[in-house]
Amino acid sequence: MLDVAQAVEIDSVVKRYGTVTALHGVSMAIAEGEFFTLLGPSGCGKTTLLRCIAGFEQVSGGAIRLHGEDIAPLPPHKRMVNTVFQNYALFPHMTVLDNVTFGLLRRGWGTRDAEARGREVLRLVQLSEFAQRRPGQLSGGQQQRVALARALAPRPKVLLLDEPLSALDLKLRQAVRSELKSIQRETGIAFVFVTHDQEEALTMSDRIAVMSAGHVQQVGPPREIYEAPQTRFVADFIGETNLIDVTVTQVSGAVARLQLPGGAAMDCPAAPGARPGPGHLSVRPERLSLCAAGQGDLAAVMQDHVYLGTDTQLLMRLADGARLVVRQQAGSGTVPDPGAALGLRIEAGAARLLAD
Ligand SMILES: Nc1ncnc2c1ncn2[C@@H]1O[C@H](COP(=O)(O)OP(=O)(O)OP(=O)(O)O)[C@@H](O)[C@H]1O
Repeated sequence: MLDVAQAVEIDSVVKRYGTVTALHGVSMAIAEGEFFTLLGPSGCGKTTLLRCIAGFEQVSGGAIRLHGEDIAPLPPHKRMVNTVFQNYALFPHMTVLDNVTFGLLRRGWGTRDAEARGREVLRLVQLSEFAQRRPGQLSGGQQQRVALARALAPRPKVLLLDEPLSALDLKLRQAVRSELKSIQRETGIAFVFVTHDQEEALTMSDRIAVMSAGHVQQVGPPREIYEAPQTRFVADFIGETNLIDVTVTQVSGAVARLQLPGGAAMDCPAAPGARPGPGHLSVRPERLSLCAAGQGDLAAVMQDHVYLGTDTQLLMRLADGARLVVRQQAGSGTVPDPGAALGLRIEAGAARLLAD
C-alpha cells in the first residue's frame, strides 16, 4: 500500500558498478519533514545511495519512490529533489544572488519571481546583506549557506546533502550544524544528510541509518542507535564501547540470560536475532563503575589511565586477557594504581546482547 506520509522510500535497492556491488538490497523510508542521516565509513555506499535518489545514477535493482511515485523514469531535474555538494560548486564570477537565481531561471522562472525567491531564501540563511558579493568574498561557512540557499530556492520536496560541512573547520562546523538544523525545521522539508562523522549524525538527526559495506545495519533515532545498538559494527562505530565475550544460555523475546567472563550470570536486553551460544555484550565505558575486588559483575586488573579533562579513561584487563575501558567522571573517585585487582559493576540496563 502507498504511504503518502513517506517522502522517500528506498525499496530493496541494488547498485552495481561493473563487478563492484555498492548497494546490496538497501531498504528504508524517510518521513515527510524528517532530518535523516546516512552514516557509515568511507566506501559503505552513502554517496551512491544519494546519487541514486538524485538520479545521477540508475539503480540496478529495486525501486525508489518519492511521495509514492516511482522515480526511475524521471531525469534528475524532474525529481523535485536537490543536492548540496561537499565543495559547494558555486559560480565564482557571479554574485551570491545570481548564484541562487541561476537554477530558477534555467527552470523557466521569470526574472522578477526568481529574484524575489532568491532574496527570500537568502533571508532564510541570513545572507541578505551579501547578495551582491561574489563567493570568493565570503567565508567558508557563508559559501556553504549560499549553496544551501541555492538548493532550497526551487522548493524541492527533499533536500540531499553530501557531507556539506566537511570543508569547514571544527568550530565553524559546530555553528553551521545548528543553523542547518533550524533551517530544516523552518522549511519543513525532508533532509537526507550524508556523513561519516558520528557526532554530526547524533546531534542533528531525527533518525540515522548506519551503513556498512553496502548494507543497512540499523535505522533508528540517535538515542536508540547509541543506547541499543543491534550489531557489533553499530556498537563499535557509534561512540566507544566494550565488547565482552559471553555465553548466552537462553533468549526469550527481547531478554537474554547469559554468563559473563568469570562465571556471574545476568539477564539483559537482547538485540533481535541474538541466539544462545557464544555472543557479544556491548557496555559503554561510562556505564561501568569500580568496586572492591570480589564484588560486582566482573573481576578486572587496572592497567593504565588516560586523563581527558572532563573524565579519565581507565584501561583494565579481565582474567581472560580481554581489555575493557571504564570512564570515570572528573571528581568521582580516585584512579587505582596499576596492577590493582578490582571489581566492575555494570549499571542496571546498560548492557546489551548484540545480534552478532
Ligand atoms: N563510478 C564508480 N565505479 C566503480 N565503483 C564505484 C563507483 N562509485 C563508487 N564505487 C564504489 O562503490 C562503493 C561505495 O562508494 P560510495 O562513494 O557510495 O561510498 P561512500 O560511503 O559515499 O564513501 P565516502 O564517504 O568515501 O564518500 C565503493 O566501494 C566505491 O569504490
